[in-house]
Amino acid sequence: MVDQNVKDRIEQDIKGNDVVLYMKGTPVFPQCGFSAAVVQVLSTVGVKFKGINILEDPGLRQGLKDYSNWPTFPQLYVKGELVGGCDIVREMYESGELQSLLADKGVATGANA
Ligand SMILES: N[C@@H](CCC(=O)N[C@@H](CS)C(=O)NCC(=O)O)C(=O)O
Repeated sequence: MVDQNVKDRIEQDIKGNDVVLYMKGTPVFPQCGFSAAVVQVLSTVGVKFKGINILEDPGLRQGLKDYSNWPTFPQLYVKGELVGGCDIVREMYESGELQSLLADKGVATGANA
């Protein structure tokens, strides 16, 4: 059961921003290697994203696990949908699937971002 206020905040963020990364630390100063790896992938792809530091908010940290039924961070959302964590994002990047997903969803990358 996700607290309604937390749920509203999550939905505001993931629906109001094309790409959102819930992570430990910030994009400039990640505080976990898994989060740092996803920041690195997103930077390489050249996509703009909103990074949200769950270490600053225990309610959000737990709420996200319940909201998406996903127990760990980072969590990457594109156009309101959970894509996955570090392993999935890395695999999708290496296979080109991440780039295709972003293109299919109309999210600008590279020089167009
Ligand atoms: N295999 C995971 C690795 C991420 C992971 O294991 N994260 C842990 C440690 S940073 C986590 O978020 N644990 C729950 C928590 O800290 O609330 C992935 O692909 O994202």
